[in-house]
Amino acid sequence: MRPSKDFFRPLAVGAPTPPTDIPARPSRAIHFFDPSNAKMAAKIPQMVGGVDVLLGNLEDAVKADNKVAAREGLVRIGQETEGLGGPDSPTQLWTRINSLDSPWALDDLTTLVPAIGHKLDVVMVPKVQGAEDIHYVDRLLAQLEAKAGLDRPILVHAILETARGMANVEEICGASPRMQGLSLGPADLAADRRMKTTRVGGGHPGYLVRQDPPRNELGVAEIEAPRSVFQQDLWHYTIARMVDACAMHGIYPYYGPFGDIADVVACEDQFRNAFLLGCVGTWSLHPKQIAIAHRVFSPSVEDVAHARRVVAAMGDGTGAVMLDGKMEDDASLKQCLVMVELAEQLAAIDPELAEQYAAAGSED
Ligand SMILES: CC(C)(COP(=O)(O)OP(=O)(O)OC[C@H]1O[C@@H](n2cnc3c(N)ncnc32)[C@H](O)[C@@H]1OP(=O)(O)O)[C@@H](O)C(=O)NCCC(=O)NCCSC(=O)C[C@H](O)C(=O)O
Ligand SMILES: [Mg+2]
Repeated sequence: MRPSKDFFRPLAVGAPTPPTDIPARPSRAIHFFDPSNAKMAAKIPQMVGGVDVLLGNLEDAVKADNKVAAREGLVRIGQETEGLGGPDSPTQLWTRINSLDSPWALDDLTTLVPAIGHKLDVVMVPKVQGAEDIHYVDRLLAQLEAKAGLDRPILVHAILETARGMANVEEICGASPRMQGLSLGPADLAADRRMKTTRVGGGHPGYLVRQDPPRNELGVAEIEAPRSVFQQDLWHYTIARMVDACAMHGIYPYYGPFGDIADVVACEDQFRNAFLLGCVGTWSLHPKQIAIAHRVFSPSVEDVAHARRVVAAMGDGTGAVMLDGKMEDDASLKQCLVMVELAEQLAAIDPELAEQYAAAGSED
């Protein structure tokens, strides 16, 4: 549907003009921390430059008694941490506010925007049900930005964690030019859908497909015989829907939390599934998940080298060529350009990757 002529106009007099395109800033890991937790807060300054996004979490996982301390802690961190947040920082500053029906959400926004709005890149809104939730936040942000004299609009990110939110995913993505992206909230979504998993993200051994039974000489199925089982991804449908809705609106899809902090192997698998399906990043709940996310959401040196070879071989980008026994054409060139463009964006902020990708190019 064509947006109205007012879609890109500020929603309050004096508010900055909303963006027509959402910039592709690297956000492989959105690292959650509780600003009311002194130990975590103390680690934040040294994490700047080492993670794509630092997110001060005010919602679930922050105790009700600590909500005000978390909000004030985030203001302090935003004001005092050198190099954190803003358009030129290597580490963006995001927050997850409390849900819109909670007693805290309004104060979250009215406190944060005047105090650290110039550093705040993205506001993550939990439990978004439909476009109406985004419209509310959109107008309020515009009013607060105007009052604070901000010259850059704060972007909005929605978490999909209700069945209604999922059913409305396309309208949520298109509800405002501020919409930056979507994340999956697998724990809340599982509860809302009455799914029977108690895990925070990841797979489930009961969600499987079993190999057909062998048949005996009479052609009778031996259902008790040992058979392979293949565990399936509980989140495949949801992530794929999110990816399509985001791609359609030019915004970015993310996986969400992986709660089994100790199982770094399964965490990497879940992140990689999301990367392969089109997500650009994920959440990190513990410092050890940052390196996993950065690794998984950066294309491999081999993939970048291959993509560059296809781009070079395709010349003007039309027709078909053979490379290593495989057909490449206009469509596979587009796939390769996705890889090359992502590598360039990441190389611009990560000198180590820049070196690896440069070496990958020079071997050919
Ligand atoms: C998961 C944790 C509770 C684990 O904490 P802890 O037991 O303290 O871990 P460690 O002892 O291994 O920690 C080692 C040191 O690292 C610091 N630490 C831990 N986590 C972080 C962090 N996220 N950022 C910065 N620093 C961190 C510890 O303080 C230790 O420090 P020191 O003692 O000085 O060495 C904890 O990691 C945690 O609370 N993580 C964040 C959890 C969170 O944000 N949850 C909300 C997002 S998921 C969600 O909401 C569900 C979703 O919405 C859905 O619906 O699906
Ligand atoms: Mg949640």
